[in-house]
Amino acid sequence: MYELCLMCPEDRVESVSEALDALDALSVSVEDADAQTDAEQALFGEPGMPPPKGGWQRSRMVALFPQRAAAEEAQSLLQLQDFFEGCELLGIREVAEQDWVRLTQSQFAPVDITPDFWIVPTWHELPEAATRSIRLDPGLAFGTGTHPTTRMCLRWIAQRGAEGQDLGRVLDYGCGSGILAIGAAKFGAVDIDAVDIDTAAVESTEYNAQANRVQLRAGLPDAAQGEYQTVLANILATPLKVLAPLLCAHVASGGHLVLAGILERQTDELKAAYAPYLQLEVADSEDGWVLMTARRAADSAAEAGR
Ligand SMILES: C[S@@+](CC[C@H](N)C(=O)[O-])C[C@H]1O[C@@H](n2cnc3c(N)ncnc32)[C@H](O)[C@@H]1O
Repeated sequence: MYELCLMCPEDRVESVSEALDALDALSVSVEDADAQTDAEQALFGEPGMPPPKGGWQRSRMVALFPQRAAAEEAQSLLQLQDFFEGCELLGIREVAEQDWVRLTQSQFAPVDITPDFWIVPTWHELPEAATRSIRLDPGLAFGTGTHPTTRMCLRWIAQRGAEGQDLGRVLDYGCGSGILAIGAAKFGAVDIDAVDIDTAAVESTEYNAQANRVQLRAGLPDAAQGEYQTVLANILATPLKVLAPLLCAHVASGGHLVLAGILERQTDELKAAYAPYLQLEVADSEDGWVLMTARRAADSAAEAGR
């Protein structure tokens, strides 16, 4: 395999990327050329919305080709194009043959959520300390347990479990890999709905639930019906604000709402969006992300009937 490396200004990334695709590149990756420096730019895209920008101010692009001749041809053809003005060729280099499966696997180690609750890829032995675990491999859907937002939700679930609190009926809204729904099942929940707008996530949740031998219903968002004692939603701030009335309507009397995918600087806007329905508070934080939770006041009539 051979890598053709380029540097492109932001407004050229899309055209160059499309051209590389048309020139039969096996893959094209785009990274911030200023990553790990003071000039690094964070680009956060919200699901269902166009990305905030097509690329970084200075984007480093790498296209993979099966043969050197193909990489050289792409290099020559690109230089002749009008849209290549302002771009720079960094060269072609051979990529050493590797055991890619092993390399990918080596990047996913077991993750501890609490000292005894772990997320463990299937190719790893269970750590001795893991008295409770989720077996999960990286796949198409988000949620391997390495992201702070997922970890905080799982910690919240584990803490309720450790306190002997019943999670009751659970809704995992934006389930991705199903990791939160499966986590809830591992802490005793038996009536669980896991929904997502992405059908690949729904399939992934079903697969992972089976692999972990837990029962849940996975489906598209319409499958969420009625009230739940625990509503978990790890999405992102903008969709969470849009979803405020819908998510709050699903929270039962005395039930909990747990939201993640929110940056520290977004807490006030989230509080304001949810204020007509529930009072959100910051319950946890990690790496600039916060977990926000709210509890619906218990309706005494509903409680007595339970
Ligand atoms: C950050 S991932 C979270 C996955 C997993 N729950 C976790 O905690 O790791 C967000 C998921 O929400 C889904 N999503 C985004 N917008 C949504 C919406 N409006 N309704 C339902 N799901 C949505 C995405 O498809 C994605 O799978």
